[in-house]
Amino acid sequence: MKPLGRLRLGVNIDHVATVRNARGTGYPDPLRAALLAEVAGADGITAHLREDRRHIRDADIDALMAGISIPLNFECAATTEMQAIALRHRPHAVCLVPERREERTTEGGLDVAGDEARLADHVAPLREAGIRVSMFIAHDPRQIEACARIGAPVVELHTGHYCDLHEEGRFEERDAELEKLREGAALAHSLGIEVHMGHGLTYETVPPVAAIPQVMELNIGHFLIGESIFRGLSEAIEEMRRVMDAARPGLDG
Ligand SMILES: CC(=O)[C@@H](O)[C@H](O)COP(=O)(O)O
Ligand SMILES: NCC(=O)COP(=O)(O)O
Repeated sequence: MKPLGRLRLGVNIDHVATVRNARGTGYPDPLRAALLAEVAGADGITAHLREDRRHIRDADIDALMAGISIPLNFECAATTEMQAIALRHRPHAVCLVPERREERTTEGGLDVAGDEARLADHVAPLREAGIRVSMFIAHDPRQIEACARIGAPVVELHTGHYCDLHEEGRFEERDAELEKLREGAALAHSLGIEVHMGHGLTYETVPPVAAIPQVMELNIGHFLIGESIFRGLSEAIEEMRRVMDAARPGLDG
């Protein structure tokens, strides 16, 4: 199968806010990073307003909505508070993610199959407001099928475990995990769902994921913000764009 189209890059600027908040200063500014990302070739900006506001804060979402001209993918938990914020701002997309207060980062995907009725009710007003709703899930077929049943137009498959296995040098297990991601992408696409992927991706782990033909968008943050310490944010993003394009043959441009 040929790739379905040009792969979009969503740049997640959460960890600019992590650095800012570590010192309680007003800098570095996530909006400034987003504007730079836009010029460097990002197709969208992703920001995760965690319930504990450990990085992105409400004022950052206000500033991003007012300041950027590429789509904002607003990541949040499926709570009443976050739904109200999303409905007030009406970003291009909302990506619903699981959250546990004590986790270091997003562990696992949203349990759509186990919370189907509530999530269907949660998603409906967002969709009615014209927001593209995405569910951040594991590649589990049960979860993908549940997303189809509740009418989610997009899933973002969690690549964190695949990336961890790569970093730990457990290559056979990594390749098995990659195969599950491939199968998940094919299943979601066959059910009419647009497929995104993200979490923990790096220059090394992106190529096989970018080569999955059904994948339309990657959301990448932590690695790019880290890499920007060494080569600057613009160059870090431009290099990611090159890596993605090189792994996506068969397109005219
Ligand atoms: C859902 C997800 O993967 C992102 O929100 C991203 O990883 C943000 O970083 P933290 O998980 O550190 O909040
Ligand atoms: N949804 C995943 C995301 O936005 C980026 O995750 P990471 O690259 O910061 O781990």
